[in-house]
Amino acid sequence: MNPDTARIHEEIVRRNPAEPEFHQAVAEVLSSLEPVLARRTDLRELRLLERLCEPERQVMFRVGWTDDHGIPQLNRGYRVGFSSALGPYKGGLRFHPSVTLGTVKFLAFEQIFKNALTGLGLGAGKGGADFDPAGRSDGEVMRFCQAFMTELYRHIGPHTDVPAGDIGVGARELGYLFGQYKRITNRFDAGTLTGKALAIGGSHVRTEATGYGVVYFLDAMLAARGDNLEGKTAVVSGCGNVALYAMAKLHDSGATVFACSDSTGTLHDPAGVRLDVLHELKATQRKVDAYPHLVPGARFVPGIAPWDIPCDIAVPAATQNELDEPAAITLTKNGLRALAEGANMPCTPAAIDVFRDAGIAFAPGKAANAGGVATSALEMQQNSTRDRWGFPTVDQRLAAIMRDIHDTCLATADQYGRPGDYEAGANIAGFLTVADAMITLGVA
Ligand SMILES: NC(=O)C1=CN([C@@H]2O[C@H](COP(=O)(O)OP(=O)(O)OC[C@H]3O[C@@H](n4cnc5c(N)ncnc54)[C@H](O)[C@@H]3O)[C@@H](O)[C@H]2O)C=CC1
Ligand SMILES: O=C(O)CCC(=O)C(=O)O
Repeated sequence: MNPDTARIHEEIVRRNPAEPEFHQAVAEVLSSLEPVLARRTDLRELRLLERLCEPERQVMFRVGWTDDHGIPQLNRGYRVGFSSALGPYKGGLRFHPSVTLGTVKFLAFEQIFKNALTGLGLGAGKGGADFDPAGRSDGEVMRFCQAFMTELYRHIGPHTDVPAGDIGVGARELGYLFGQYKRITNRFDAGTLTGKALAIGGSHVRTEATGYGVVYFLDAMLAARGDNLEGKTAVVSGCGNVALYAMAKLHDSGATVFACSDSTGTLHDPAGVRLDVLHELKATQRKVDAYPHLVPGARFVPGIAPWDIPCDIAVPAATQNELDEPAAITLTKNGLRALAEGANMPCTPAAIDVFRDAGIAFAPGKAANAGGVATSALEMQQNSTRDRWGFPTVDQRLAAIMRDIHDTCLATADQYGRPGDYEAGANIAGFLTVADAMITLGVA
């Protein structure tokens, strides 16, 4: 970082203590914006970066609920509205015991640039709670969601803030959340939440969108290098929403996925991971470690990530900072050609440096995983016109949006003297869109 951006970063660290993930996300963006700031002195005069790095609003609230044994439970809920320069706050809710204000802030900050890249008029927000859904009954999850929405409802709405899912929050949780929202407000405002089940105003392809979108982006990135996915070997981390549908689309594109993981370890299937078995395990609430009982030749190794397994393509799709410098060095030595971040900020800054130095095609999450939020915007469009588009229509729009994001990142990186650097391209293109909107709206 140059002295000017380093000063801004120091001030952000001082004002937001004990939020290392937020500091990391801001540092990454600030360093890539230096070529822009050198050209656009007006942005410095308006203190635009400082304004952009300060959330417009942050809500923290108590969530009290009762478990199946009648024991009162207590959690903390969050919703951060980071920027509404382009539209209503938009971004998911994460239910995981690790969630803190700093986690939610880093995710909402990343969402600013991602949502701008979609070109679909979306502001940026994120939320969640330190609730652990693991081992909880359906009734407990429902009561937790109802208690969470009993406070959240007053802060959201189709023109204000539109939450969706993230880790630990899928169509089931969104259904319970929307049910409580509808009960309290007396309004069937379907556009208040996205990622809903089809029966209550969800969109085709939203479930698959993030994972599919990652692979559409990978495809475009490889095509820009005269390459494609056919016959490639791949390794994916995670085994949730993003990972499962990234694996499915990799498979449809002619690649073979040899490994995936969950928070307890890595599954390696030398014959190629079988998605039907993974879906069966998920449906019966069994974990990935049961896979080798169903598929001979596969093995599950507890406690390790999948990055030691040689592959052409890697897709980290579990959580932040899951792929560090030693893992990046191993992947590179083993012949990695391209990596697309399915998760938000899964690679540490040192890992990204390794990929950049080795000339590996690297797609940052805020570009590669934007297909989820883009399809949420398509869900909002369908909700506001009370329409339902078919699966192929939404899928084609998603593919076109991902190609556009790819081309924008590549062209912007080139324009600012960083050819082939998708991270710089994504940060600069997203930033300029939001900065110009902030200036148009007037300093506030
Ligand atoms: N669901 C969506 O539409 C989008 C999700 N993302 C990001 O993708 C990532 C995965 O999200 P989802 O698939 O939706 O969640 P999910 O809850 O469906 O799956 C999460 C997966 O990651 C694993 N995991 C979670 N915490 C972990 C940890 N600390 N260490 C190792 N593994 C861990 C879990 O075992 C699970 O397999 C997150 O970073 C999320 O922010 C990004 C864009 C959109
Ligand atoms: O669909 C959405 O609104 C949010 C998706 C999300 O949370 C993300 O892009 O990280």
